Amino acid sequence: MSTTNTVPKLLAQVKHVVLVLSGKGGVGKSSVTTQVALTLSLKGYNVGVLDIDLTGPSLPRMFGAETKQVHQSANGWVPVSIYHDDKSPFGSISLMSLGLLISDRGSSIVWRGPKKTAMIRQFMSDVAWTSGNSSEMLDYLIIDTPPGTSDEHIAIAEELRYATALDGAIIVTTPQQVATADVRKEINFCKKVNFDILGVVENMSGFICPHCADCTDIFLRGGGKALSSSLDLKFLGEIPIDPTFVEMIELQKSSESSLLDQYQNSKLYPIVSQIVDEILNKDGK
Ligand SMILES: Nc1ncnc2c1ncn2[C@@H]1O[C@H](COP(=O)(O)OP(=O)(O)OP(=O)(O)O)[C@@H](O)[C@H]1O
Ligand code: SF4
Repeated sequence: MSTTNTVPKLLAQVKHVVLVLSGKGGVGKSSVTTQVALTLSLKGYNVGVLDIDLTGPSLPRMFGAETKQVHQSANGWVPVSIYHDDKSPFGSISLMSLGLLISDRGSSIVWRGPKKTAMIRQFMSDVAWTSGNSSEMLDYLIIDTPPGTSDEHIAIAEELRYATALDGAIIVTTPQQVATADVRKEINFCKKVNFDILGVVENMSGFICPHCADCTDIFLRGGGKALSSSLDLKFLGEIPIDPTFVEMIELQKSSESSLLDQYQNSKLYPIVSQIVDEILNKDGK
C-alpha cells in the first residue's frame, strides 16, 4: 500500500475517478460501469475503465475485448483501446483488467489478500492512463469493483486515500436488494474510508419489452429512491432490464456497427445519459 501521503504518479494523469460498488453480486454493477463509460464517451469525454474484480473480471467480455492484450511501454502498462477516433466527436475508451493479462482466461483466479493488494497497487501505479494513443489526460477513470467489501476494496481505498481526483462512488442495487443489509454495509464502508457517495442507481428496475417497448414493473420499483432519501443520499436514477442490451453485448463482435454506435441508438442510452448528467453535475455546477 502507499505508505506516503502521495497519489500514485500515473493517476495524476486522470481528472476524475469514480468507483462503482454494489452490496451483492449479479445486480448489474459491471453493466452499469460499461454503460457509464459508453455514455461518457458519447458525451465527448476520454474514459478509462479499470476492472478490479480480480476473481471474476467481466469487463473484457462486456467490451468484446477478451482476446485483446495489454502492452508494456516505457511509461507502464498500456490499457486496451476499446474506442479511439481523433475525427469523431466521441471520447476514447480504454480498458485495464486482470482478464487482459492472464493467459488462461477461462480459469478463475484464487488469490490471497496480499497478492490482490499487490495487484491493485500495480494497477494504480503502473497503468499509463492517457487517452487513446495521445498523451492527453484522461477525463474519467471508472473503477468497477467486486461485490461486497473485500480485500480489493480495502486496497483501492488505501491507494486512493490522497487522490484529489476521486469524485466518489456510485452504489448499484436492484429493487430486490434495496432493503438488504448488504447495501447498508456498502454505504457504511464508503463512510469509513471517506469515499463520497455520488448516489444510488436502481438497476433492473422494470423490464423493457422487446416487442412493444413498454416498461413493465416485474419487481416493486422505487426502493432505491426511498433508500436514498432515508439515508440522505442522491438518487441517480432507475435502469430497466433491456434484453436488447444483453444481445448487444453478446453479438457485438459479429455486428457491423461498433458497440458505441449501437448503444447510442439503444433505449437505455437516454436513461443512463440522465444518470451521467447527475454525476457530471455532482457539485451542482
Ligand atoms: N439493465 C439491464 N438490462 C439487461 N441486462 C442486464 C441489465 N443489467 C445487468 N444485466 C445482465 O445481467 C447479468 C449480470 O450483470 P453484471 O455482470 O453487470 O452484474 P455484476 O453485479 O457486475 O455481477 P458480478 O457480481 O459478477 O460482478 C449480465 O448478463 C448483464 O448483461
Ligand atoms: S409487454 Fe405486453 S406486448 Fe410486450 S411482450 Fe409482454 S405481453 Fe406482449
